[in-house]
Amino acid sequence: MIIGIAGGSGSGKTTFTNAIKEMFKEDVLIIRHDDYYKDHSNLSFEEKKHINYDHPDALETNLLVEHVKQLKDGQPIEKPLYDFSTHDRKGSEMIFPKKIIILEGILILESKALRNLIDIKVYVDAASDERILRRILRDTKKRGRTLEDICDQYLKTVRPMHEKYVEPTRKYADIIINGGMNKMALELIRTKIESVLQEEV
Ligand SMILES: Nc1ncnc2c1ncn2[C@@H]1O[C@H](COP(=O)(O)OP(=O)(O)O)[C@@H](O)[C@H]1O
Ligand SMILES: O=c1ccn([C@@H]2O[C@H](COP(=O)(O)O)[C@@H](O)[C@H]2O)c(=O)[nH]1
Repeated sequence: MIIGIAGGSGSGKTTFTNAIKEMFKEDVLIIRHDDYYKDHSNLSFEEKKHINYDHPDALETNLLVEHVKQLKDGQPIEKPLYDFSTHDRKGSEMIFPKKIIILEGILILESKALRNLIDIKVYVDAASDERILRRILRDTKKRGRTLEDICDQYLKTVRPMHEKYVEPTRKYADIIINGGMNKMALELIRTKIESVLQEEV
């Protein structure tokens, strides 16, 4: 079963995904769309800072679609790895299929080809002021960004692309949840995953 978890930057997608992983541990495979950002290692850091990372073209979604198909067919994939602090691809890792696969990312419901492979589509909703405040705290601590860069990027690309490409995908969601620390939503997903895992036994 493939679960897609979308929502704006800072909405709580990773928090929600990690909570599912914590429950099911090795039974669940997480694939983050972020790992499929295109490589820009030929550019300087200053040039890379100005790329629009919130446009669908910034991601190699075709490769993700192929990888999801392979995993569904029971085949392993060579998944790219991405380093946010340098905006670069950092090698790859071998990933083996699992019965429950979670795809997570701001634009995970944007591509029709990808949507067609997803069984449960979740959109994590959160107010834009909460999202930017969380992003500031996270990106200064974990992604090596300055406050000035975060504000500049938010106004130039993150907010307009959210309005144009991310927010409209909520219409495709089966479930829209209020934030990533949503215990009731977690319970619903837990029940569904448990039933799928039991089918196998
Ligand atoms: N409901 C919440 N209340 C407080 N902090 C939260 C909440 N949800 C997420 N966070 C924090 O906000 C930051 C962004 O959340 P994250 O799950 O990484 O969002 P996303 O993956 O959607 O960008 C993280 O540091 C996380 O710990
Ligand atoms: O090199 C990069 C790649 C992406 N970003 C930003 O990341 C977010 C998506 O990640 P979330 O965990 O959902 O916040 C996206 O809004 C991009 O702007 C980046 O800054 N640099």
